[in-house]
Amino acid sequence: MKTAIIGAGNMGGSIARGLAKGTIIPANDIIVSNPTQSKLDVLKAEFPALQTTRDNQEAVTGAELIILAVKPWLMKSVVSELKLKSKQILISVAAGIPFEELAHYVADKEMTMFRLIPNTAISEMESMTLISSRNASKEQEQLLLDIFNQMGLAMLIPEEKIAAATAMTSCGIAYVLKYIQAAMQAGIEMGIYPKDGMRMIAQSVKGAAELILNNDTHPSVEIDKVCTPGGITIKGINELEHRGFSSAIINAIKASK
Ligand SMILES: NC(=O)C1=CN([C@@H]2O[C@H](COP(=O)(O)OP(=O)(O)OC[C@H]3O[C@@H](n4cnc5c(N)ncnc54)[C@H](O)[C@@H]3O)[C@@H](O)[C@H]2O)C=CC1
Ligand SMILES: O=C(O)[C@@H]1CCC=N1
Repeated sequence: MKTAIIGAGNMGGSIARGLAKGTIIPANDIIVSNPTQSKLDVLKAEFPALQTTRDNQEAVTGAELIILAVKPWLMKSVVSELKLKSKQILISVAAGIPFEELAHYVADKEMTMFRLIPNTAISEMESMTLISSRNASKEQEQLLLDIFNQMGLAMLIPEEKIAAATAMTSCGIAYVLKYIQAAMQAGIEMGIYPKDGMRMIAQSVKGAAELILNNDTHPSVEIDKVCTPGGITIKGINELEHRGFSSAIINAIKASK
């Protein structure tokens, strides 16, 4: 299934890497387009079977799936310049651009479109990927779920929920990284070398996530298991609450919506 990726930046490049590592679309069916050659050269060096071009139209001609991974403010000019066929499937990664707006940029307003919001862990095949569809069949929705479930966890959600879910997951990965950074700072003050601390905290975060994902449990249940009555963890938990930790996270996610 020929797949074009327009834009080889953080997202487009990561999606290209994830797709090339996956089994659903062979690497030689993927063509990536970007105005600067250097990003394409890096991709090509990693995955020699990938095709690359600096010409967006060359990339989309004959492609069944077209993944648009340019900045939101470039979407209008990039999409409007493409000569698209009705049967092609357009997949926009741009945060904050609704289907209604995307439809203005294409000739066939009824063409099948998806909005796709991964996070940067897609390069590690560990993305949380949100998918919304417009004029798509059940088979097309399943195809997208199958492709992106290979790169982590993919979920189909209605478009009206995508902004909130983007703030929680795609922006949210940055908040989790911020926690890792802060915990490292605490460790450094207490004499733990940053590199050691980084691995310690990253594994702890991964472990917390695995507890939730593997056991379908709830954070409260898992926190309760850690907090020995009269022990040391509850002192930290109470300090977090005194300092407004939950409130800060809630406000950060709402601010990103
Ligand atoms: N960075 C992230 O974590 C996420 C980004 N997104 C969305 O992904 C899109 C891309 O964001 P990033 O990858 O972060 O930006 P980026 O700046 O890293 O990548 C954009 C790429 O598009 C290329 N480009 C510029 N003009 C072009 C043109 N006319 N034709 C083809 N390519 C062109 C640039 O050279 C660059 O390589 C945005 O719309 C953003 O909202 C969505 C979810 C997460
Ligand atoms: O910050 C942004 O606008 C992009 C979209 C979601 C994550 N990064």
